[in-house]
Amino acid sequence: MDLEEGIEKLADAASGYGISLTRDQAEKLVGHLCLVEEKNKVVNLTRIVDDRDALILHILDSLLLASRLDEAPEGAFLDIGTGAGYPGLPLAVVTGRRGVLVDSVGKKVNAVRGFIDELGLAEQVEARHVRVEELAKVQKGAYAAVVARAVAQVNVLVEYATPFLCKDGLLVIAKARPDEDEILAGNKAAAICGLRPVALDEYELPEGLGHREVLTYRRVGSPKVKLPRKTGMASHQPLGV
Ligand SMILES: C[S@@+](CC[C@H](N)C(=O)[O-])C[C@H]1O[C@@H](n2cnc3c(N)ncnc32)[C@H](O)[C@@H]1O
Repeated sequence: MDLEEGIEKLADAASGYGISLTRDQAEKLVGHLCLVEEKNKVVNLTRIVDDRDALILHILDSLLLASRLDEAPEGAFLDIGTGAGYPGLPLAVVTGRRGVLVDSVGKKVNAVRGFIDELGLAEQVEARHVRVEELAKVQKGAYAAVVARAVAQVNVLVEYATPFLCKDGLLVIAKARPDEDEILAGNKAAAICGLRPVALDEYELPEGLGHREVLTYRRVGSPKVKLPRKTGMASHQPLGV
């Protein structure tokens, strides 16, 4: 992708969603995507290979979580299942928050570490190779927010995120079009975990690239079950169903 062309197109698309980017931010965001596209030739990171689609489906899509992340208390955020760095890396760039990006696949984490170094973000962003259920045992209440995109059903993400969240911390999830049952199960899991749903924002991506829903939950109390449960329990015996 041509960097200058990408920066112009991204700034244009983002402004349609009330998101204004500085030159430095846009350069980092498009620079990240260029690195992802290059690395994708040797390590399978993404199926989206068209430049224009990737600007929207990776960068803009990630930025749709930024305004809710801004509402979290002061402090770092955690990106669960970051893949090639989405949405965590763009969110760190635009919010200025410290971000910890985790994934259970080592080659993806190694790639993301390379991107962080190349973009000069090593003091602000960290990538860790770990299953989220394992990390939860040692980082209780350590984050002001947890974000995730395309990782699991809402109820599973609610359970994954809860141990990490400080009081009033936010879970912000991007979903394509969750059905009523998924939302219902997510809200039931939230009630069990001490989280309260606070917002559901709906967006249409440009050029018919899809519908997005951003779900936000706030940690308001204590879980009624001991968390984290054993690794694998959240997805095999999910709460709220
Ligand atoms: C479909 S990909 C989405 C990647 C990225 N969030 C995005 O939107 O482009 C889901 C990612 O979550 C990771 N993942 C799934 N379960 C996980 C877990 N329990 N702990 C850490 N990472 C996990 C997978 O390895 C994979 O990279």
